[in-house]
Amino acid sequence: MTEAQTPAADLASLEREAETEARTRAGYGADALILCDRLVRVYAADGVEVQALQGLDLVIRPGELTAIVGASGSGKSTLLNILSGLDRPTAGRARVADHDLLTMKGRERLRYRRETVGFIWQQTGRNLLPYLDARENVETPLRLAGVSRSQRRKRAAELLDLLDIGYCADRKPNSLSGGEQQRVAIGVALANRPKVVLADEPTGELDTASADTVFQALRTANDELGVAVLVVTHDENVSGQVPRTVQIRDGRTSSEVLRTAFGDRAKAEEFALLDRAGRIQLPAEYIDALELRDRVRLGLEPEQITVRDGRADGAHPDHRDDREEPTI
Ligand SMILES: Nc1ncnc2c1ncn2[C@@H]1O[C@H](COP(=O)(O)OP(=O)(O)OP(=O)(O)O)[C@@H](O)[C@H]1O
Repeated sequence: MTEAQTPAADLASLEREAETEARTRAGYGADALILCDRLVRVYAADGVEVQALQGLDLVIRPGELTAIVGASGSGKSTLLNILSGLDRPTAGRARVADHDLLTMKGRERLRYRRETVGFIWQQTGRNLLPYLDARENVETPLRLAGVSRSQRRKRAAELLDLLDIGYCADRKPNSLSGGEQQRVAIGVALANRPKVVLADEPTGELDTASADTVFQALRTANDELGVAVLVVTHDENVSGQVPRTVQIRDGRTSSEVLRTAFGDRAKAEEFALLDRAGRIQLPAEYIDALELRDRVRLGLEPEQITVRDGRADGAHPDHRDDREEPTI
């Protein structure tokens, strides 16, 4: 049927659906500090397109401490680069505090990067100016923001003490250990009182003991200053110590683990993420276990939805009755 032939009643119902959709989208993540809504980032290099983010949804609330994990190439750094204001999304929505990361330009982008977010790279050498000592490094973003000399000194001293590296104040990066450099980098990131600190594998180059001090420093920043922390990590020790770990798979958030207790009495539960279009990603091991392919049968039961092999009459050649069906 052409558009001209569409009955008025159908048009009215389409309009109603569009209105509902618009309302839902407007309400989505209303209380979020970070909101990614169907975020897409496509890189085009040498005529080849790479879809690094493929409609990623993510909501982070003020003061949350969250780890982002995922296989190499799943899109973690792409997400962090967008949230830090270094890169721009191709489509979708990305908002941090009151900044729209798609439309943000020039001056606003600069102010955003100075005042709203702090960033820590994996490579220790990338975070600090080598010719300045630790205190001067922490003072640098304050100087750029026009803070007076006495206030800069005070803030830098407070932050170095908070992060347990007051003793490093007069030392240049080349006389600091990797862990100390990363803690100074956290001080630099916190200097202008950002709303969120983003860290891309901050412990990736460190031994376990140093990695632990760096993670503790991030946790202190989160606890004492209330700043939200989003940390990309491959380090299970780090992801096991945060209340929320979000897994990215193929450019989308696919599952998350929520932890309510740590240490000996650790309590964690893993959830698959249901996006607003109703999509979920089944874990690869579930798909492999039942050799699911192409089509599946869904069944709605009083308290669960079942997913079954969808081939032919449902009787997979290797089907064994004792195999468990994944339930979503
Ligand atoms: N500048 C770029 N140009 C082209 N492709 C890119 C660019 N940056 C990233 N990609 C591609 O986008 C995808 C996601 O990359 P990204 O670096 O975000 O993954 P990641 O999860 O951080 O990986 P890793 O854990 O290895 O750091 C990959 O396929 C990568 O090759």
